[in-house]
This record gives sequence, structure tokens and C-alpha cells, in this order.
Amino acid sequence: MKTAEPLSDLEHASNRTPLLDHPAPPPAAVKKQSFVKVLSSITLVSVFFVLAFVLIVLNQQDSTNATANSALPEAPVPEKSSAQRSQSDRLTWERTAYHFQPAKNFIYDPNGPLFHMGWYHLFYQYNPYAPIWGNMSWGHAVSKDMVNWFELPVALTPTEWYDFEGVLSGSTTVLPNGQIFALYTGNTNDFSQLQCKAVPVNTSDPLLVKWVKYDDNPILFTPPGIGLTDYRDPSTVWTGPDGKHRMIMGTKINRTGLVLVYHTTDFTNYVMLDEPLHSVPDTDMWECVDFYPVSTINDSALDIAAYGCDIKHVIKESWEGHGMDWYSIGTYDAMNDKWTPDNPELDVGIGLRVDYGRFFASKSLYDPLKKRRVTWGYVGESDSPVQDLNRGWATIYNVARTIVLDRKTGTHLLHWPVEEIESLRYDGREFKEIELAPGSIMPLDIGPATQLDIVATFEVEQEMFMGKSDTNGEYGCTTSAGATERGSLGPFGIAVLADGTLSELTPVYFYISKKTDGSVATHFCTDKLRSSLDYDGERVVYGSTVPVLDGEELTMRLLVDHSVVEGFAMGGRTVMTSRVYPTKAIYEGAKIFLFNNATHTSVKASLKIWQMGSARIQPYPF
Ligand SMILES: OC[C@H]1O[C@@](CO)(OC[C@@]2(O[C@H]3O[C@H](CO)[C@@H](O)[C@H](O)[C@H]3O)O[C@H](CO)[C@@H](O)[C@@H]2O)[C@@H](O)[C@@H]1O
Repeated sequence: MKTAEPLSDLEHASNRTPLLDHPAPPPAAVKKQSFVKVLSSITLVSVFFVLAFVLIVLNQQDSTNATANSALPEAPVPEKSSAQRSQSDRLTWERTAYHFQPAKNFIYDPNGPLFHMGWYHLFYQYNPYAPIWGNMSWGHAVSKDMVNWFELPVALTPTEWYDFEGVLSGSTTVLPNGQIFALYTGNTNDFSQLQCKAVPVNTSDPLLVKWVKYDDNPILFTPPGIGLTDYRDPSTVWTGPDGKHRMIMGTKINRTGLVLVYHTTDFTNYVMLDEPLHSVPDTDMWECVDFYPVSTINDSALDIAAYGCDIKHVIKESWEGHGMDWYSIGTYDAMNDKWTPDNPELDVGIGLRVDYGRFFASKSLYDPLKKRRVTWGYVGESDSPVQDLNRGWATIYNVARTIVLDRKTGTHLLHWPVEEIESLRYDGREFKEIELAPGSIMPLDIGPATQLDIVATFEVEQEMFMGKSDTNGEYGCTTSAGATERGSLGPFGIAVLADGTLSELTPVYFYISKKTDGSVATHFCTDKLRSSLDYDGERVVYGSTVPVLDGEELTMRLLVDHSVVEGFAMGGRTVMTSRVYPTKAIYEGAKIFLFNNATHTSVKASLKIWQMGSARIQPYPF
């Protein structure tokens, strides 16, 4: 067992970081344990055990205190320092290495992913001319593995009166006979939203390079009672058990968000049903609605048309202007085209979010090759828009995530990075059963720390917990003061993209709160309050609760890739994506730390950490 160094000598509650003011000898870093290597030096082992013994004693002394000192400096407003890198270095570093982003300019909603002749196709809202929203077109990229991508020529651009102000979001459909078509929203020359159709010129081209718009566009005009700018993002078309083909679209009436249902017999003419599939008051405009079945009996994903017993249906909507994707699990009655949530308290837009950080406009694909459902959303920038211009690019996509029903809770979906991303892992290191006393922090000696895949398990002293009387049932990540707000049972977790002095850090952590009735809630949070010494428009704490069932250990996975950190708790029950813009914790200045800032509870952490290689994203070599 290894023991973290208690930082009882750390000062806090000062605007300057204690570590900067009082440069203490560097804490003993945990030595790396290669999976294949063993320690060869007996001397090293002896020194280690002596040190470990001293640290255990220190920790024990420390945890007998009523409240150990904070592991993390509390200063919320950092100062500039000479260790900060130049702006140009920083902007270069911010470009991600294994998240999808084109070479330059601006991407937005994922559109119409499809699988065709061995290739995954991703279309996306794209401004080919500038790193800001505008000239919305359908960019196009293909991949064999959802990790490495070839960029193709832009598939659809604004050329006609009905899409002059943008070829907006939509979907593609692959019919059983091999026919393929796209439905998209045209933003007209007077900014009304109409629905349009396009088809690939040659479906025997595996790359589907050329697309052509339908001669009789637009195929749908705004129905009466719907605002001209509240009518967009048509879905994939699917066939119900009655043989009728359906398409859905999101809209709003007053502040009620809803899903319109259309029937079609020829995939070009669509007739709207009188009743919506579902609506929820006060949830405003539903953008980019997604609708798909999930199995209640296994993790095999289902094609959009699947229907019957052992199947639930999910509605996902993107709340206009809020930047949040919401989902709800329920039952679809195809005969009446009605959907009902399993739990009205977890209805669309008021219950569960796909991701509690920066993530929006997601769109899923049923992958017939691997029989899984995969989703992408866009992860926008959160620093100054001026930096978008300076970087020459803006917005990235999350690593593709599989979606399955969490059959243990029955209430949540599990969103998890596709297995292919693991092909980029190398130099794996393992840290076993690291004891973290209350108020302790420990650097992990892993070498470079800007492209990582981290899998961690935390064991909490339960007896300690049950004995404590403090209750903080009102706790919430987003209303808390972040990782410096301390309770008996949290926060504890991993600080990524931290510099050696902790003047910049992004802690991702669990916090367990106890309610007055004795029940317990586990929170999964990301503290962005001190991620950057520079401006961040989102100097906030993200997060939400995550269900932890009896007997389950607390687990998290983090994907760190330069300016993005994706966090997955409990196998993907709660997920959070953050953009971060450190000024010092970059290049070789980036480190990671394990910490336990709880006041009374010790935590044991075990981790596997891999370096991550870079994905290949390049123009297709025609
Ligand atoms: O790219 C259009 C698609 O994006 C979606 C969801 O992300 O709608 C976003 C929306 O707003 C954008 O355009 C605004 C300018 O009109 C701009 O101010 C805003 O920052 C952008 O997000 O795009 C449409 C059309 O402009 C507007 O109604 C939306 O609020 C998706 O619904 C669109 O298909």
C-alpha cells in the first residue's frame, strides 16, 4: 500500500497559492509501475518503505485531527506569472490530438452520420471560410474506426433561395434497398426554416463524395401555429411495425417544447400528424431531436426501427440557447405515435442530461457493423471568441460514445467512449491502492500529461462515513465552491492539467453528501474555477449526482486531450466534458495529482493511466 503525502503544511485562504509563497520540497511522487517492469533496486525499495512508513505515521496523525488542512489552495483568482507560455504557444497547444476537428474553421452540430460500404460517414455543420458561425454547410469526413478521419469535400453548401442563409442540421437515412438521402433544414434568404432533401450522386461510391439537392425543394413549409424560425432538424426516417415510414422534428409552441411526427410513403412528401409524439411545458425549443430504441435485456444496440417487448425508446433534445442536451427513457406506442416517459420527474428537459459539461446538439448512429449505437455532440469553446479567430478553428467533437441502457439502474443511459479509442493507448502505468488521508494531495509521476486515458477506482472508508453526523444534503456541484469546498466525504479525485505549483488545475472528483434522512448522494463534478490563469467564460463547476448501487466501487474515466477533458463516472451514468485553457499547465508543464480534500474520510485509489497517441485527421488522398 502506498501513502500520499499529507500537505498539512499548506496554507490556504490567501490569494496567492501557498505552494508559490512557500516552495516546499516537492512531495514524493508515486513511482511509476510499468505493467511489465518490476523494481530492480533493493536500495530503492528500502528507501521507499522507510519513506512510506514515515508518511503513514504522518497521515495517521493527520487523520486523527478533527479536520485536516485543505489539500487544495483555495485562491479563486489566479495571478499571472512568468511561467505562463506565450499566447501563440498556448493556442497551438490547445488543438486536440485525438478528438475530431477539421484542419481549420468552425464546426457545429453533427449531422446525418451513416455507415456505407465499410466507412463511417460524419457530416457536420461547417463554416468553410471562418472560425465563427456562418455560411453553414455540411462538412463531410469518413473513417474506418471513428478515431482516424479523412476530410472530404464539403457535401452541401448554401446555394439556393431556400438555404441561402445556411444548410442547417438534419439527418441521413439508408433504406433497406440501399437508397440514401439526407433531410436538412434550409435557412431561407429571409431566415425562415424549411425542410429540404438531398441525395448522393452515386451510391456505389463508398465515399459518397458528391451530393445533389432535390429539384423540388423545399419539401416542407412551416405548419400553421409554428414560428418560422422554430422548425428545424429533421430526423432519420424509420419504418414502424405497421409498415408506415416516419420522420420527426423538434419545435416549440409558446414555451412548450415538442416533437412533431410525419408520415411518408415516398420519402419526399411528408404529412404531419395532428398530435405531437410528446411535449413538455416550459422546456422551450427542442433542437436536434434524436429518437432511438434501447434494449432492456442486453447491451446490443437496436436499429431505429426496432419495436416490441424488451425495448424502451429514448427521446433526446437540445435546448435552444442553453447548450444542454437532455434525454428521457420511456415507452413508444407506434400505433398511436405517442411516447410516455417511464418517470414523469425525469421527462425530457427536466430530468437527465446527456453530458453535464459542454456538449450540445448530439446525434446518434446505429452502427450495423458492430451492432451498437454511437453518438457525437459538439464541444464548444469557452474562452473569448477572439481566440477562435486567433486559433483559426473553433469547436471539436467528443470521442464517439456508445449508448446503452443502464440495466442496473433502469433510469440512466450509459455513455462510454468507443473501444477503438483504446488503440491509441501506450505506455500504460498502474498505481495500486494509494492511501489518501483527509486533506492530502499527491503528484503522479507519469511523464507527459496532456494526452491521457485514465481509469480510476476509489474506495471510501464506509464505517467512517456512517459514523459521521454532518449532513449536507443540499450539496450540488454547480452551486458549490468547487474542489476547495470540503465535507466529511469529499471531494476526492484527480486534478488534471495542473501545473507543479497548483496555480492552475482542473479537479474532477466525487463528493458524497448525506441527507437529513440518512440517505446518501454521490456527486461527480469538474471544477473549472482555477483551470486557467487567463480568461475563461465558464469559470464554473460542472456536475450532477451519479447513482451508486450497493456494493459498487466508485469509478471514473477521464480522457485528457489538450484543451478538452471528458469525464465518465460509474461506467458512463454521469458524463461531463470541459474545455480548459491553461497557461502554465501545458506541454511539459502539465501534471496530474490525486487528491482527497475530505475532512474526515480516507480514500484508497487505484488507477491505470495510458498515454494517448494522436489520431490521423487529414484530407482524403484522392
Ligand atoms: O447551425 C444551425 C443548427 O444549429 C442549431 C443547434 O445548434 O441551431 C442553432 C441556431 O443558432 C445559431 O445561429 C444564430 C444566428 O442566427 C447564432 O446567433 C447562434 O449563436 C447560433 O447557435 O441556428 C439557427 C439558425 O440560425 C437558429 O434558429 C438556432 O438558434 C440547429 O437547430 C440548427 O439546425
